[in-house]
Amino acid sequence: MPENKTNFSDGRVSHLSSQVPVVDFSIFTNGDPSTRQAVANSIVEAFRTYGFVYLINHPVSEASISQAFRMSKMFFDLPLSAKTQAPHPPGFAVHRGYSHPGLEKVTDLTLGLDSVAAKSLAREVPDLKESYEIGSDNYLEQPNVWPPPNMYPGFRGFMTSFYWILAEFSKEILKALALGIGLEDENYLQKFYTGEHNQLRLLHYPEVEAKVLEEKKAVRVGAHCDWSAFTLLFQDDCGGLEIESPTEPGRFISVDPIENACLVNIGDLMARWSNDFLKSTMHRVGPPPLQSRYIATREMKITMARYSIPYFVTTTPESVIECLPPCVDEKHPAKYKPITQKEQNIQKVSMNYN
Ligand SMILES: O=C(O)CCC(=O)C(=O)O
Ligand SMILES: [Fe+2]
Repeated sequence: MPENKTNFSDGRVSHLSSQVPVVDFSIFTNGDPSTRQAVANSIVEAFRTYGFVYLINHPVSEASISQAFRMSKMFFDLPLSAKTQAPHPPGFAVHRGYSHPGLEKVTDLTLGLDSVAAKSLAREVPDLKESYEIGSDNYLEQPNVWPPPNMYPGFRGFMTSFYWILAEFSKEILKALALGIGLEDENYLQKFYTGEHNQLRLLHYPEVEAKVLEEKKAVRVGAHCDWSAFTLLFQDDCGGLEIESPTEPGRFISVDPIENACLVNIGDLMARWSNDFLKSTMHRVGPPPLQSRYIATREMKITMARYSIPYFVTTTPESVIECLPPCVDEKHPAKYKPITQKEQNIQKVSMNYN
């Protein structure tokens, strides 16, 4: 963490390197009811303006974050013939296992859900990434696809425990959301949540000639909104994440990585649930802004590899997502019909795969 920071009693930390508000989550975890309410308000305010907040001093230990990045790198360092022994099943019904570069294309759904043009347009510029998706072993409709144990000992055990560490942390964030939205019962949102339906994603953006990203021949991840309730994101120090500006639609602003911090963003499910009180913001991954993240050879400039770990948090599939009472009044009538999480998921996920 940079030295140059100021702490406020509502958890906010002024931070010079990022426009996205930084909130000290330990003040929520350990605070009395009025302090917890103040921190929850700060988090929700950030979600209303930016759709994103950086949480520092959260309960996920530095050791487990480092271990997750180490193990992710070791997985992606395996030869392709090994990684494809844990393949993502064809189609979009099951979203687990290894996807090689170019297989998944994240799509800007604002182009229109059923638009064939949107689907083909989105595929003209490929995503330069490979990914590995993990869920709960108890979610039988989405069976995990683990690498053979002798190929990568310890991977399954660690990733399973990391999944559940993040699932527990997410419960605390649900409490903060409930308080910040104005629900009287801080456990209200948790009634729709077991932790079994989240998704842990390991992402690797390989080194690539800088020109490819700069001339937009390919992107690391194209502009999109997440379909989750919210997403936790851990990133290495490469940089390149950009979010749509809250004041100038269509312009993207860079979000600098903060070591060990957890970036949290609202997804489409929570935006809908909150009647758009909270914002699901478009984001993408482009070229890193810092010149130190490039390697210059005699022939070309290369963008260094990037690793990130998003964790998509969602409710149980049968949860009925109906605009939450504090988010609906005369001035803000409900914009959305009730929908189950499962129905919403099917709509969204069918856009991302061929
Ligand atoms: O790699 C990142 O930092 C962002 C990834 C992302 O937005 C996603 O997987 O939904
Ligand atoms: Fe995303």
